[in-house]
Amino acid sequence: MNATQVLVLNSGSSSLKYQLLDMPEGRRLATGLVERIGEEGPGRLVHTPAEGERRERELPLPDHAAALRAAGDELAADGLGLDSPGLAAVGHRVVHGGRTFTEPTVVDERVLAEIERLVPLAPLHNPANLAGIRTALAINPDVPQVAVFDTAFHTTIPDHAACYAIDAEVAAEHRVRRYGFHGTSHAFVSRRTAELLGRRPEEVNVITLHLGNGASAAAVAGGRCVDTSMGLTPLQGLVMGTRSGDIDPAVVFHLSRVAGMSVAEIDELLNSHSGLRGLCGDNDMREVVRRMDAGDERARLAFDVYIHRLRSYLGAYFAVLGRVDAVAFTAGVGENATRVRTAAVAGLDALGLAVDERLNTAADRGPRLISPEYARVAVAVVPTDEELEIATQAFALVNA
Ligand SMILES: Nc1ncnc2c1ncn2[C@@H]1O[C@H](COP(=O)(O)OP(=O)(O)O)[C@@H](O)[C@H]1O
Ligand SMILES: CC(=O)OP(=O)(O)O
Ligand SMILES: [Mg+2]
Repeated sequence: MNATQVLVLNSGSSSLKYQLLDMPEGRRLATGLVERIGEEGPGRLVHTPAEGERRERELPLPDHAAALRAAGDELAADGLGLDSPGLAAVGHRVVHGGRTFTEPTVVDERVLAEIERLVPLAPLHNPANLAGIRTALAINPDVPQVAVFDTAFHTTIPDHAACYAIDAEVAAEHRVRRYGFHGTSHAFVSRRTAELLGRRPEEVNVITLHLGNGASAAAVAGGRCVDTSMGLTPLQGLVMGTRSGDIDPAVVFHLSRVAGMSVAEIDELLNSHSGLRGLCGDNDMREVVRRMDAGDERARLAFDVYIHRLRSYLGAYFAVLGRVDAVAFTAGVGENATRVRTAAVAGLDALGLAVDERLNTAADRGPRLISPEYARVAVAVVPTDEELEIATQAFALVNA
């Protein structure tokens, strides 16, 4: 039988999302989420097969290897194990590929070493991605492991947008520059947005707003990324669930000198206790909006700071692109938070932006326009699907 299945692994700092897809149709055979990896107390696994009951259990999860083995067991129970002859490839989301990896890549020793070398640039993400690859290889060394890099789509960003204005030698020696992340999503969504407009990707300029727990914006000109809001690490740019996004770098010196905080403590502050959570205590946009509507001032401020930053990037990318055909909202917040979309473009008629509230609040799920007929710039909601995109790229590579 022809191997047509691709298992996609998306390892986060404390979670593992996985999907088994049958290609090239992209039909989902099973999806799962393993949470609370390496944290105190038991971890949790939820496995949903395409046919049959969803299964949920608690289990010890000391590390990512344990999480992947547990996921493998669930798949095996459905006859879909990592050693199944139907498996054509395992596709891995790898967050940091530096400037080395511009395309999906079959993993070998050299690739593993390079991902390892990039660990200092993505300390939360790359070790988890490596653990996923190594464990999958240990379970089945014969199936190709394909790494799909968050940074790959951003390697087209020109130097004038990617270079920080710091000492050039220091920057070069330590590889300090803007890399950008969520590239698989920005690529997928910008292409789908062109489709929605009935045009080819080469013909359109799109601003994609990936607003999930992590959040980033990208300026995409004719299918090529020319700027993005994340930088050396996924900390820069927009206000996120728990990350600060842009701050004056002197905040770090100030906290070190005046508050006596260590680098590790400031790192933790900016990555985990900032953003919406830092401003109001909640990192979930649903909760922020609910509290704001109930008159909570801290939640109101958190929402307003989030929106102000988003609008600043939106305006900046109009200047970067010169001509904008569409703005696309995606990921958990972008796809669901109607209030965020309304506030993001409110009063921007001069830029050709407007939202039709009837379309904005309609219960549709698929890619759709939410701007009124007359608007010069299309505003769209385009659900992202990083797993499908990774499976598509991995399947194409192993069949090439
Ligand atoms: N109906 C909703 N309204 C507002 N925000 C939502 C809604 N549903 C999900 N979200 C937001 O989406 C976020 C998760 O987005 P997601 O893209 O899944 O993030 P990640 O991949 O980074 O985990 C949640 O933190 C939540 O704030
Ligand atoms: C790179 C990044 O921020 O990823 P996530 O949004 O999954 O945390
Ligand atoms: Mg995500």
